[in-house]
Amino acid sequence: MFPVAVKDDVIPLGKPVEIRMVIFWTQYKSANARVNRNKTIWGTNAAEFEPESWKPDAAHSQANQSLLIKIFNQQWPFLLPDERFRAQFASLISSTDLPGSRAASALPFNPNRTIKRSKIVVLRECIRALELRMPPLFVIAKVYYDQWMSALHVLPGPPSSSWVYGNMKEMLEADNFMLQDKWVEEYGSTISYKAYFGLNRFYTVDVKAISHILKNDYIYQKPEHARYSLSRFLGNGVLVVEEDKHKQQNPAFGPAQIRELTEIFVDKAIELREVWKKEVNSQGETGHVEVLSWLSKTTLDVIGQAGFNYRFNALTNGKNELNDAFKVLFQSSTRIPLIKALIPALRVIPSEGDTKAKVAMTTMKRIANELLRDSKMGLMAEDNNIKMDDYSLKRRDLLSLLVRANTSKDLPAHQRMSDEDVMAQVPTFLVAGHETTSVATTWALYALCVDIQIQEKLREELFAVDTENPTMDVLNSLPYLDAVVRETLRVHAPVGSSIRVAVKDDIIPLGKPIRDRNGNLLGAIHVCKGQSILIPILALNRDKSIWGDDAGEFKPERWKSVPQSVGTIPGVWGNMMSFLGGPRACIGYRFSLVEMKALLFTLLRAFEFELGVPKEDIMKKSSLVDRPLLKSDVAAGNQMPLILKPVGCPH
Ligand code: HEM
Repeated sequence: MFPVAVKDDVIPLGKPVEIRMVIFWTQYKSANARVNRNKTIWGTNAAEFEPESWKPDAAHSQANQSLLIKIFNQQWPFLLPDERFRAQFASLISSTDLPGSRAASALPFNPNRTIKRSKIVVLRECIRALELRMPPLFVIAKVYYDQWMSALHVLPGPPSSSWVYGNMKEMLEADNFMLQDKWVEEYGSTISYKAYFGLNRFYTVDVKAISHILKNDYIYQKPEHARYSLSRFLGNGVLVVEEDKHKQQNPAFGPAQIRELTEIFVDKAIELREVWKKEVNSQGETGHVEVLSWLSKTTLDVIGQAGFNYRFNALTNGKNELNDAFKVLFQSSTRIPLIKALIPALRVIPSEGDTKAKVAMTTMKRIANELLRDSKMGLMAEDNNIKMDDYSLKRRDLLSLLVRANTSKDLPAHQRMSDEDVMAQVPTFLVAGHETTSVATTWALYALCVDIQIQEKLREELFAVDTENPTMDVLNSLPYLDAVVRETLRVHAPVGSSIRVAVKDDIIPLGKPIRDRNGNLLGAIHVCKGQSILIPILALNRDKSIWGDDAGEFKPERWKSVPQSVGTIPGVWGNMMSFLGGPRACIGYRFSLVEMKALLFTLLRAFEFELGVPKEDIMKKSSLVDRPLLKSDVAAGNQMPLILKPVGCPH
């Protein structure tokens, strides 16, 4: 057996020729033998074992040396007097890693690069010189050099429409991720497009590649600028921490815990039903209701109570200290200028609203502290069978589960979270578990309005249940409700995409090999440290090659028998990407599935729903979560106007 390096590495050996022999021998025998023996890359003797061919090409070195001297004398004369640079320069000239060696051409697996090798070496040395003389310029130059050298540079993809925005502007303006779908149709399953300032971004709907990225969460992490924006108010919550800290925090909310919370979901759904009944009654036989904002209030109340035993009372009076603080912090974090998020050095400059945010943060911390204290006291009272007025209920909220798990005697001290980290889960649950579920339920109602037959079929199933307070098991036993929820989360996934950045060089394997711009067949993509990657959620959920030609349509019936190919999608739930997959998948998916079912169960049994505006007027806009907007009134903000008509449930 011969070892294969799965990451770039440096093998420290004494004699250079031995190194080359080792490298060649391992590559020669490796699983990638087809690439390693490709005659276009390695020459006609590719299949022969010839360590000698790894020697530097003297003619090339000579040409390179004179080119370097010329460039530095003419364009960079100020660099040569530097003692350290002279040493580097001398070592470069005598280096064995010069054009002509097999190693230089082999790394990017791109034969056409070899033509430009002299220029590349010169460029690389210019950058190295910058590192010595002008460190900030070096950082920028290095980023662009890495981009230019990266395999992504030659991947197919759309042309950039602006140097500053790349393809980002058109992506943000496009409706519902349609642009990415179009790119995949035009350029193939694995492409590269331009993000801000001409930087490449990797995009693939290749399930093998996505699975590799999601599994390797220590290599593919959330971008620093996104974590910075979120951590301003989430602190060290599970959403923003990485590596071992994340492992330490990751709580598992299993079916047993969610079963206990179902009562809260149903109670809140009934409360919303009553609010809507009043609103409709005040208008006549039918009533116009903007359902998105009401569902958002409902899910806020739910996450408050089920998440950390806190009453927001958003459905009844709307004013609440924690909610106000949270809104200020959320706004201040989403309004951080991009340039400040991208360049850490600029973060010391105060931003508009910083003072307000500081006050809000103090409020948030105080309330989180009180909630944690209450939770600890409640658990203590429960353990000692003490009945106290405030703590007479069994603690079943997510925060208390976390506190209980964290204080368990079986947990070694070094694995325990600090109080501060536990408190950070309060805003984390708010961010992650509030709007996601309300938006998903809104899209479910929309889909049921677009196809009235589906709505009627679902209502028929729900009418057959003889209680208005179903348990989790009753809700989960309703097959058509389950199919409608699945189909909603597939077609209208609230989070349409996510982003990761490689923190190390890596090789991403492809299930479907692709041809790069130079016509080479690639079975894997070499990504460099710092490379950002867009994770497609919606695109994989409605990929025609996986789901069939009707992938874009809302058809709950498809869940009776889905194609076998959907089993390849690396999602944590339902063979779809809506809750992502791998170690960084959503921890609240069971929570939101039952919450959505409780809401649809209660609301469909009470009302018939109809769109309040023509279907064509409704569009989707992404800002973390994909919310509905009216094309005719974008300025009015997110909304979903529906017409509600009360119906009588037989039970
Ligand atoms: C329909 C509802 C929901 C959807 C579609 C959804 C979707 C997602 C997605 C796509 C991610 C991964 C984000 C990324 O890495 O970029 C995520 C993470 C997360 N979700 Fe959810 N979520 C939902 C509901 C909830 C609920 C109700 C909770 C809490 C009670 C929750 C808690 C979390 C947390 C804590 C994370 C971070 C996990 C980590 O980074 O390890 N989510 N969710």
